[in-house]
Amino acid sequence: MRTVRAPATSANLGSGFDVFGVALDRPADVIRVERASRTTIDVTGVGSQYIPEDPEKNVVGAVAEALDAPAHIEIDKGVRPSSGLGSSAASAAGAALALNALYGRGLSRTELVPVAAEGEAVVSGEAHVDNVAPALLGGFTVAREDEVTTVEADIALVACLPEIAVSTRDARRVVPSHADMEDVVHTVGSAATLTVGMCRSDPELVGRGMDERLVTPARSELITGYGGVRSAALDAGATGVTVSGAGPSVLAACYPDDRRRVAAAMIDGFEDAGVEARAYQTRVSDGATLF
Ligand SMILES: Nc1ncnc2c1ncn2[C@@H]1O[C@H](COP(=O)(O)OP(=O)(O)O)[C@@H](O)[C@H]1O
Ligand SMILES: N[C@@H](CCOP(=O)(O)O)C(=O)O
Repeated sequence: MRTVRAPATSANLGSGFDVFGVALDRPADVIRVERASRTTIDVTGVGSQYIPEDPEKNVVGAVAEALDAPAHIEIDKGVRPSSGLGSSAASAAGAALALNALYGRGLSRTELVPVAAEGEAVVSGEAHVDNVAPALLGGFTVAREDEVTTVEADIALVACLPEIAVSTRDARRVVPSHADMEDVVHTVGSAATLTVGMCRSDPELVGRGMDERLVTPARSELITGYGGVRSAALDAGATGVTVSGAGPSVLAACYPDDRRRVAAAMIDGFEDAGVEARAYQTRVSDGATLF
């Protein structure tokens, strides 16, 4: 038997749509795998009632198939599905690392990124790697078509998860297919600023670099209360606020000493819009841990 703790992740960070991602130190899924003649899956934990146990429909089934590693797979969900916190990616990355060890496949974490992305294709229709890369490699990751670059960074974050669900598949439908050059230039500037901020572990630059006008405006309309939550977080000291992944979680960057205040302000902001929410006081962190 092998066990992996696989962290939540936040993709996009505003200016890096489908490119940027960070591993978070909480919440996380715990994946246990045991050799078997065919793959079976048990799911418990947060939101498990919404997650299929059929290997054809659960992301870990596709990962077991890709590694030719049939197993009994127990998933204890800490990352709520449809949260914008890489829930499906946590399971896919955790299963890839655990099954690789169980069957002695010898793949590196970098080589496991496309394997875990096979799982992502089951739920979103596309094998995007911007969540599985940080879940496996940790830190801040920059994913391009054929390479992933990682940077260790120490940035305090708050991820505020409201009691509403937005599926990644639905949120991809509202992404505009065209953009004005002025907005593209603005986004490139933000993405570069954010990257420098991560390299320097500078919360001011990371926060400013989250600003983006291409995808976030359309996506934020799917999140009841987004505008109020964003303003409340900024008033409480956040250096930048954006939609986490495809939403509905909202991500704020801040100084460590402001994290509690920012978290409380974001919960209150959602409450003002009649939405219950919980906030994770977190930070950019390591990738999955194999026990
Ligand atoms: N192991 C898994 N963990 C979480 N969700 C899963 C898993 N396997 C399949 N799913 C499905 O994936 C969808 C959630 O994925 P996604 O929308 O990408 O959420 P998130 O935004 O949190 O990553 C749900 O429909 C869920 O049923
Ligand atoms: N780049 C993807 C990221 C989806 O992240 P998730 O945590 O919401 O699954 C997108 O923005 O669609």
